[in-house]
Amino acid sequence: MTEQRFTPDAYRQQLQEKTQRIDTLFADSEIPTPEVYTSSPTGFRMRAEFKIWHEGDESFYAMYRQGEYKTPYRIDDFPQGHESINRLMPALLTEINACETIRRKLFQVEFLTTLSGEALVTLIYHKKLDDVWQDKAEIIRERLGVSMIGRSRKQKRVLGQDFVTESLQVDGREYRYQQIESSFTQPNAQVCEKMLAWAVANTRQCGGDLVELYCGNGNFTLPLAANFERVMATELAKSSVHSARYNMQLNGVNNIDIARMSSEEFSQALDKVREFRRLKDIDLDSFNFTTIFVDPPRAGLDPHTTAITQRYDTIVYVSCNPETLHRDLKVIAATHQVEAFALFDQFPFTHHIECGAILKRRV
Ligand SMILES: C[S@@+](CC[C@H](N)C(=O)[O-])C[C@H]1O[C@@H](n2cnc3c(N)ncnc32)[C@H](O)[C@@H]1O
Repeated sequence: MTEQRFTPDAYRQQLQEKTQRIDTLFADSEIPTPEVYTSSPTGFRMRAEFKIWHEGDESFYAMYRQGEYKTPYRIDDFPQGHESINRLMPALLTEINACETIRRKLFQVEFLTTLSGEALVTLIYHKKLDDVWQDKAEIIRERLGVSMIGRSRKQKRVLGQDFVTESLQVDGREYRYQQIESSFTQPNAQVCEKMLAWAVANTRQCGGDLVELYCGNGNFTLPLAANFERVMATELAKSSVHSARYNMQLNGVNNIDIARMSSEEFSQALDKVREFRRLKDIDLDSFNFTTIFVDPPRAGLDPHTTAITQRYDTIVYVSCNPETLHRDLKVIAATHQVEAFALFDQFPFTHHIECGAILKRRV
């Protein structure tokens, strides 16, 4: 991979191709012209994951091309990665190649970094990690100034912390987020800031209370809470719920209730189909929900959750999969119209793009 590919011209061209694809996909839908939020052409990824390939006495970073899982190709630099990743890559590789205890049976390395300069490195092995490994790893982690995790089957050794704390600027305020290793976080922090600002700007006049599904670590929840009296947020992954609660405290935001539930379970709770002990301290009837915010995984919304969204005056739908967004908007269009549509280039130089839609109930 060379710097050549990541020029501003190449960036503009790949983005143009994506916006054209979105125009074509949504040609049969009533959507306004999308606002397009760009990324930097290099240094945009806060996370990266590489295989470690061993050849004789030398080990190097490698990746597989899609569909070719036998022979990986060597990676010497990673222009997409944040500067911390690019600084750490050669330094860590030198350490790996210099120490057989660290190198042997190492098959994957993951980097998680922040705009604020923190880094967490995860080393994944096909061997049991012992105290000798830990002593060697501790020396390396101190030299590199990072936290480090060693993983193997049923084993996790944490040197330092198993999270980083990211700082994002939204609407003139700084929000700090715990981001746990192996939990979901948005990969492109600068584009994430643009998504957060867009969601905040488009819900400023909503009033009342917000219900949010798929809240992750509270990424959108925290800045959106400033626009509402109260927020009810739900998320399936335990570690993300834990971080979302931690992040509320870290940022002094206290008008949010968070419950660990799937969107399917939360629908049942709203309809009083089932009672949930996880909601025993939360009175759902006391909320005055005007607005729903959803940011589902690639599969999009299940039919019942889609129907739930249609109960509210404003729907904010953020999606990492235009195909499922297109499918779900077809259904929601019966009751709501798209007032704003945005493209966020979270994943430059891949065919992926993040979309956001603001829908208002038809009058
Ligand atoms: C695209 S991420 C968005 C997270 C968050 N909004 C953010 O910006 O970081 C989708 C989230 O949905 C969660 N999730 C996946 N399936 C779910 C389900 N059936 N019900 C609730 N949450 C789910 C995942 O754990 C993940 O945190």
